Amino acid sequence: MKILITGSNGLLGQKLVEIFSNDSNVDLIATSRGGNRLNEGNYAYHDLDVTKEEDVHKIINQYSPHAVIHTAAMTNVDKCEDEKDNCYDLNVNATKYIVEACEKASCFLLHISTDFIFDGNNGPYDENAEPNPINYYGETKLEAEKLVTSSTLNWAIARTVLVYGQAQDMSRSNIILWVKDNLEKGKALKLVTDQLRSPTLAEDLAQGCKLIVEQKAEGIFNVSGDELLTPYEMAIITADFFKLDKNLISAVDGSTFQQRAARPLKTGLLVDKMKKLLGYQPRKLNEGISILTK
Ligand SMILES: NC(=O)C1=CN([C@@H]2O[C@H](COP(=O)(O)OP(=O)(O)OC[C@H]3O[C@@H](n4cnc5c(N)ncnc54)[C@H](OP(=O)(O)O)[C@@H]3O)[C@@H](O)[C@H]2O)C=CC1
Ligand SMILES: Cc1cn([C@H]2C[C@H](O)[C@@H](COP(=O)(O)OP(=O)(O)O[C@H]3O[C@@H](C)C(=O)[C@@H](O)[C@H]3O)O2)c(=O)[nH]c1=O
Repeated sequence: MKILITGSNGLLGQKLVEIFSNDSNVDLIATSRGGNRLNEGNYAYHDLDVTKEEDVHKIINQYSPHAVIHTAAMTNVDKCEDEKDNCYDLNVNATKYIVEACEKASCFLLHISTDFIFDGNNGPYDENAEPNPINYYGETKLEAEKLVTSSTLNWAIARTVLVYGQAQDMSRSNIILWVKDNLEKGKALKLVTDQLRSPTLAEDLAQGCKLIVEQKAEGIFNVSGDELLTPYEMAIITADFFKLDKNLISAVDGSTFQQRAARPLKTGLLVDKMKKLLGYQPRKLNEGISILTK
């Protein structure tokens, strides 16, 4: 099976390259903006800026993959509020180009989406929950989903939550690494207790994507961790695991902790469908953290 990945330099992208380049049944084409930040391996790399419509059509036509996994996005939620045009161009327009190129090449599309399409009033959510985004990042990711679901493609959407993990030359950190690095420097941290998430190990998300693509399973799938935790609880678990000073962590809530973009309070995704249909089995946070150090 020939698979093309967008955003292969990213946290999920790098794990997808790792998992598929070790699979002898897969002919992998990794693409991302700029040079390849991963080590060479059993895959081809192509520089592809997905906001360039012509390049998207050229590359997908050239390789005509059986499946495309579209991970590239503007993932800095706060930056999306301040750079709406860039955010729309990358999260919506680029998805349109990917959808249209995949329709021409008749390839299966797995599009990666987020819990931030929900308002967080009554999470955790299953695949049938009503979206209602409360920040611009979430709005663009919902619009991108609609481009996929209204296409003529055989498509799947994998929604995920608060992805954590260690990757090479990362363009952004994630909550577990951020807590670990700051506690190791002796820095005091304030973590909220009024948000609920189902944190997702990047390797588990990649495995879930593999299960969907291998079976060309169609529809919306929640692919996240299956533990509901607050960011405060995640920080405590991280401190305990690495034997760092928990006294540096203080519990706060939305009344004293503000971010540029509004965050949905109670999200988290229910993963029963992935478990039942595709045998998906995510790791608990403690187990997930233990592989970061390898
Ligand atoms: N991280 C999370 O907590 C969550 C992520 N998601 C979704 O998962 C997907 C992957 O997220 P994640 O791996 O964490 O994100 P990252 O930000 O780690 O990776 C995104 C990748 O896309 C690349 N990229 C940016 N602009 C372009 C472009 N114009 N053309 C091609 N590539 C580009 C980035 O390149 P560069 O490295 O050079 O910036 C980066 O490597 C996204 O669709 C995101 O919305 C959903 C829920 C949670
Ligand atoms: C930085 C910081 C975060 N937090 C909490 C609030 C926040 O919701 C949570 C996660 O931190 P961040 O703001 O870095 O992560 P955030 O930008 O909310 O992560 C989001 O990324 C996008 C791509 C997604 O799709 C979402 O699923 C989600 O993972 O941790 C604190 O409590 N204290 C802090 O100092």
